[in-house]
Amino acid sequence: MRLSTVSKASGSVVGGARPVSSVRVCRVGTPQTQPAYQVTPRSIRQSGRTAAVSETKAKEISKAAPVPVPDLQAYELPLEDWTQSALSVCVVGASGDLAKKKIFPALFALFYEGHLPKASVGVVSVYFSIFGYARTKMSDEEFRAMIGSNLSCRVADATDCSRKIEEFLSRCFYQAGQYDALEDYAALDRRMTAAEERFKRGDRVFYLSIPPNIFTTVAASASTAASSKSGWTRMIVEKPFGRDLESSRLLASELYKHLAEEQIYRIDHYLGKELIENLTVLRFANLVFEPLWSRQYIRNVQVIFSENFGTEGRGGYFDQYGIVRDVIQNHLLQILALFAMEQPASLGAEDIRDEKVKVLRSMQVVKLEDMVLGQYRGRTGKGQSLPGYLDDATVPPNSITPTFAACAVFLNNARWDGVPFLLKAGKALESRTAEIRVQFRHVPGSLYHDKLNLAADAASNELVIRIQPNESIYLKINNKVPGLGLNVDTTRLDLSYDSRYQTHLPDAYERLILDCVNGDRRLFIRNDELEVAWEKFTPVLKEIEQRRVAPELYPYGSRGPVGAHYLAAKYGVRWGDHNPEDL
Ligand SMILES: NC(=O)C1=CN([C@@H]2O[C@H](COP(=O)(O)OP(=O)(O)OC[C@H]3O[C@@H](n4cnc5c(N)ncnc54)[C@H](OP(=O)(O)O)[C@@H]3O)[C@@H](O)[C@H]2O)C=CC1
Ligand SMILES: O=C1O[C@H](COP(=O)(O)O)[C@@H](O)[C@H](O)[C@H]1O
Repeated sequence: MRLSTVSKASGSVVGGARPVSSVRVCRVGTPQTQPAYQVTPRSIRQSGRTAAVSETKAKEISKAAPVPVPDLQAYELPLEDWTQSALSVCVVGASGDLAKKKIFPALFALFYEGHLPKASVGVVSVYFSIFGYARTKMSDEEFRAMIGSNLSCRVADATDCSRKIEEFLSRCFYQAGQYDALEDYAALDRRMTAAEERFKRGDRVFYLSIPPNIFTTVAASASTAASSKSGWTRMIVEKPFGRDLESSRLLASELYKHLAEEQIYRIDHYLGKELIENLTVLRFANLVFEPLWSRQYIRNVQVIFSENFGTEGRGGYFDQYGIVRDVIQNHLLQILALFAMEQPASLGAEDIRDEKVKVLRSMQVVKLEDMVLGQYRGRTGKGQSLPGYLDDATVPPNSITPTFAACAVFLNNARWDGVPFLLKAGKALESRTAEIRVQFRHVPGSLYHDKLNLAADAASNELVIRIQPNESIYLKINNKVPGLGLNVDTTRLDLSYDSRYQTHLPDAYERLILDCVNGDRRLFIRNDELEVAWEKFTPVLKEIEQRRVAPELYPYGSRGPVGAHYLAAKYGVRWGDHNPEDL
């Protein structure tokens, strides 16, 4: 068995590859019993900084109940001792859309696949617990009914499936509470402590699935009143991480009052997608790709996100952010960073994130003249009526928030100098897709130019990494058409996941929650990555707002504004996703 070293301050795995499921890395605080219950602000216990939640409030709940106070010194725990540790996952904002749609189903899938800790210690047979926390009043039973309606099993064994669902739901509990009320978190803490009581330690994950305006309130209150006293406490924070450089810095400094960086897991769920996980494998484990991965052979790179539906009820949130903040500055930029980075020294989280930061730092600040903005309008026809963005009741009338954006960005480094990276994202377009397209240079002095009967661009190789749907990787090549004579056409070397792997692909949230439990921070955003990402986009976002740049309207279900074609043409590029063969 391999044991990784663990940072004392944080519980994060240091310098090792991602722990595989059979290798658990644990930290243990040896509990020392203390007579009076004492709520010490998290900041004082962990980092010596001042807590925002007052000492008076902390004292109020100090009276609640006696609990052990930990010695936070960490040490490694052998695999067999995992039976001595309980895991509690608390989803704050449990009544919300993301929690119901993604987080609880992901937790169930992890349980179903045997990734949540499970063993017998005396009479206790299951030692993970899931807690929901939100203001909505619900009993445990109502909560179970709410999440149960969204659960399904991958393996079509109906009996096993309903048994597993029941087993999972029996470990789910709900605590109603206000987001700023320490006494409500103290009540949650008591329930968590009760679930952990037969174990030497209890580790806790808080998943903050809440609107951004209450992130810091929740981080403060939860860490003050409901941090683990005997194990680690980690918080998964959902985007948006601010709306520009200043607000992102403010958010970080507020979080640091209560949490160490190592406890903060900033989630970008695109990093948990299978094909994104595979990007570094494709590049660094195959000799055929890495030597071509530069300006010498690559003409341009396109990172494309499109959805065939509009804001549909999320307009209230969306209108304050727009597509650049919602998708481009995070999901697409993260993909770009992984795509373009140099080979990291190891697969360790810090080495990978160091390389991503270097790429982002080498990126030129995005310019307004290299950006196209659009907003979808309603469309009627073919017996249906599709609403425009402004028809969404949650969107302010006359909003000019872009629902589509495309931009060209450049990296000032030796590998990528002069290569346009085109990023494009839009809602209410003709299809739902996310992909990376790598267009290679033309074959010099092509012998077969006449036989192909195609323009040089159309005949050049293109590598497509389709993130979703129908996950696949294909390389467009020129090939002799079988038979007599010499005809050449363009075809594909095709790795379609559906036909190659008869396995269900895990949802991104599953992978990321499991990584957080395992203390693997590789797929989470480090604060300096976030800062530099905002540095590159904040000036243009401010300019758009100050100048009130009007978006170009495009019909719901179309390919987006025509301006995107002109932007690509400015750099001699054609969007690869507009080729009918590729749809
Ligand atoms: N939904 C999605 O597909 C995605 C969401 N995200 C991010 O995840 C987080 C959660 O998203 P989502 O579930 O859609 O959010 P919701 O708007 O559904 O909010 C989650 C819960 O927070 C509480 N809440 C809502 N508004 C307020 C408010 N103004 N003040 C206090 N509490 C409030 C509600 O619970 P109660 O009233 O019971 O307290 C609600 O059920 C957000 O940060 C979002 O940006 C990220 C990617 C995708
Ligand atoms: O983060 C977000 O992502 C979703 C798209 O996620 P996907 O995994 O379904 O592709 C997007 O709809 C949403 O606007 C955005 O906030």
